[in-house]
Amino acid sequence: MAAAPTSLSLSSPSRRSPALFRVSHPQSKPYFIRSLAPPRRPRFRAITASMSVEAPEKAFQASSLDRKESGILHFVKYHGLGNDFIMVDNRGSLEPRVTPEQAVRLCDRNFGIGADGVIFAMPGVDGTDYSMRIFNSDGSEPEMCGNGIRCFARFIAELDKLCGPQSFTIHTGAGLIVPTIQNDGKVRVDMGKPVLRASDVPTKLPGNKDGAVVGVQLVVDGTEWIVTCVSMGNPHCITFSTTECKVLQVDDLKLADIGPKFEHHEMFPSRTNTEFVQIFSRSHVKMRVWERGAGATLACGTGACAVVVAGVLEGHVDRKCKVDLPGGPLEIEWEEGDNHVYMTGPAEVVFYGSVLL
Ligand SMILES: N[C@@H](CCC[C@H](N)C(=O)O)C(=O)O
Repeated sequence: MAAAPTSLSLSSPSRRSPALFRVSHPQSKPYFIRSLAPPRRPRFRAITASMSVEAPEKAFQASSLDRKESGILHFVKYHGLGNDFIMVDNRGSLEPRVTPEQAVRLCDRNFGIGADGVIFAMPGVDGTDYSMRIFNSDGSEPEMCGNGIRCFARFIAELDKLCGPQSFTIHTGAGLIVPTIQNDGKVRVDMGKPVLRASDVPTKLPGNKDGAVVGVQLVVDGTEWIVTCVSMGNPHCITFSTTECKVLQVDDLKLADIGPKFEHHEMFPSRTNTEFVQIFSRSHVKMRVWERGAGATLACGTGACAVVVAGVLEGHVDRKCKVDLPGGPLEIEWEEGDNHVYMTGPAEVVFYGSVLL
């Protein structure tokens, strides 16, 4: 069903307290959103959800908010090609403000805000500008998130009121990651070096090429898949073909059936993300992803990077390649000189909000 147009009715917020608005959605309880932006710069142009925004009701007094303030989480929902995240300003502490159990509830698409994960913007460590942590929608904590780090860069720029091109050093579970906001608003990310040694991915599949698992057979659900395993900080299993089918037709896959069987396969001791890839040319592929801890998502940044690395190792694609995902394309480049993978793509605000934890 097409989204109903967002209607805005905003009163002038006072200078002392941030703007607070009641959000009604036909299928959920009302909740309140507030602008994190300066009062004179409303950010609601970016609201795309099917909901209406009304001026605060008289019945809702600031004092009632204050009493509950300790249990309120302010957030900004972002997405990168439809891979969506609840972004939390956690710059005051290295302890996440949300528990994994709360993250599961917040990510629920029926009973919560709805997202693929919750991302925390934290103080930097070891000389970095910031640290990023993330909980998947099942409450597990991955090492890295490619779409998430593009959202992270835009979120930080918003919090710090930075305009124009910006670069940040971010400490993640996958080490140092450097996103750069470009003039066009897209974010180019230095995703670092891919990890290929089987035991480091990790996978129990035996390495067949300098310790890496490249184009080996893996039986899943009775089919012999040809897989390559790559870690971009988090584990990925990439498949372009089966022994029966040389070029996958990814639209035909029953992702919800086959995805979990890869994710929980005994060959992946830390579970795995899985990318199913259809090759169009040496510089253009299309993928669908089943994410560890989040299921089928519209995009996966680390996955797209892993796909290009795997495609180069298997000899299917060049080092610079466009990857189409259900939510849109990402530009990926695996540079020969520094062995780093670079990812370029968008990151957008969806809405601002507050919830009771
Ligand atoms: N969507 C992300 C990856 C998020 C983490 C993943 N689910 C995992 O558990 O490794 C991306 O854009 O990279």
